[in-house]
Formats: sequence, C-alpha cells, structure tokens
Amino acid sequence: MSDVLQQLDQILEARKQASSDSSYVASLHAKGLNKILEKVGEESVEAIIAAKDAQHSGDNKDVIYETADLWFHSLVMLSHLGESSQAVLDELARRFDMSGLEEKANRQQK
Ligand SMILES: N=c1c2ncn([C@@H]3O[C@H](COP(=O)(O)OP(=O)(O)OP(=O)(O)O)[C@@H](O)[C@H]3O)c2ncn1[C@@H]1O[C@H](COP(=O)(O)O)[C@@H](O)[C@H]1O
Repeated sequence: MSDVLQQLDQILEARKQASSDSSYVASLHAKGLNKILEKVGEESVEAIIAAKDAQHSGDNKDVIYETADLWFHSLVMLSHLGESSQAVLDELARRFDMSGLEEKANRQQK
C-alpha cells in the first residue's frame, strides 16, 4: 500500500479526537457526513473543470491539484464512515484479473 495513503489514513483517524479550532479534518468530522459529502461534490466539479481546462491549455498542474483535493475529501468521507483507503485498494486489487467489461457484466447480474 502507498505510504502516503497509509500515513494519511493514520492522520485522519487521529484527527477524530482533535479540536475543530486546530484541525480542518476535525472540523469536517464535527460538521458531519452531509458537509463532507458537500465537499466531495464540490471537489469533483472542480476536478472536472480543471480537466476540461487542461485539455485546452495542455497544462495539467491544476487538474493534479484538484484531484488531490478530491482524493483527500473522499478519504475523509471513508474515515467518517469507519473505513480506510485499504478497503478501496483491496477492491481495486480484486479487479486486476477482470476486464472492465467483465466487471460491468458481473455488476448487472447482482
Ligand atoms: N491533504 C490535506 C488537504 N487537502 C486539502 N485540504 C483542505 O481542504 C480545503 C479545500 O477546500 P476549499 O478549497 O473549498 O477550502 P475552504 O474554502 O476553506 O472550505 P469551506 O470553508 O468552503 O468548507 C482547504 O481548507 C484545504 O486546506 C487539506 N487539509 C488537510 N490535508 C491533510 O490532512 C492533514 C490534517 O489536516 P488538519 O486536520 O487541518 O490538521 C494535513 O496535515 C494534510 O496532510
């Protein structure tokens, strides 16, 4: 597993006990799931806009920055729900031996 994701998981877990005055993550946990989901939605839109802009400008700097914001807020969402990035990495690893089309067909059978 990526060291960065593992470190971030640990920081996010520790921030559940921190004060909202000193920690942005603690302030999100205190505001609750709806606020966290609002941020995930906002950051998704910002990443999409940055990707469209990058297509025209050829400069990927902003799309990387906005995608980092999106990943970060998605990790806060998982942490709030008692999950970590490991569960998502496990799910992605499970899909290694499956083509996207096969995976989609399996979903439709569920
Ligand atoms: N990776 C991040 C990270 N990425 C983005 N952000 C914050 O996410 C916010 C992005 O949202 P916006 O641009 O909409 O900012 P905003 O206007 O302040 O947000 P709102 O008031 O609208 O909710 C900014 O406040 C960023 O600072 C992050 N905040 C924290 N981390 C990591 O989390 C750790 C713990 O952070 P604290 O809990 O603040 O100590 C840090 O050490 C970092 O490793």
